[in-house]
Amino acid sequence: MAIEAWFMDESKEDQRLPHQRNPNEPVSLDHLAVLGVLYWHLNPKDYENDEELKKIREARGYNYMDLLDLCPEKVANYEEKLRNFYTEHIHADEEIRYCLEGSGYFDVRDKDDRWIRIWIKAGDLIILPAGIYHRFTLDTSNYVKLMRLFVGEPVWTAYNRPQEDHPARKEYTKSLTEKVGVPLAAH
Ligand SMILES: CSCCC(=O)C(=O)O
Ligand SMILES: [Fe+2]
Repeated sequence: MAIEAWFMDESKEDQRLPHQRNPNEPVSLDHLAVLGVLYWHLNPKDYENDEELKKIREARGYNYMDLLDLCPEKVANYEEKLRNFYTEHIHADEEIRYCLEGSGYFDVRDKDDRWIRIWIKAGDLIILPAGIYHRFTLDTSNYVKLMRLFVGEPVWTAYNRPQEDHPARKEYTKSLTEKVGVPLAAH
């Protein structure tokens, strides 16, 4: 089982709708990997004893972990947080999220600045590289429970676009051009 991802349409309708193009333009895991977005499917029911999760955490140094239950009763300033999550931004570090319950959309920009929508559901673990422009929204199910992982003391600072001079952004665009072999400005 793999996650679904697709290029978004241009409609300004409710962000919680799928926003697929007509006809749909799916995006493969290989395409996401070229952008530096990594994906695993794990067993969300047993996350406390999961050997696979343990291995990923050890291999990548994710010693920090917490849980984020995204519902108005459990999150202070819920509406404001959701607004910030959906404001296009980058981080200086990877963003690692493991969906334990519910579902939601991570949107990432591709190398041509198009939005790719990634639908995560229970069992999906994704890693967004430092410096990739992205945002998050709940879908119409309106609920998600996420595990957040981090190397060392977590830093959640979001730098809203534009951030072309941010070191993490520069590093990321450089890694993309190395993979693609063509300067981004040439597109
Ligand atoms: C709800 S987790 C995803 C939102 C996000 O991009 C962030 O926390 O930085
Ligand atoms: Fe983020």
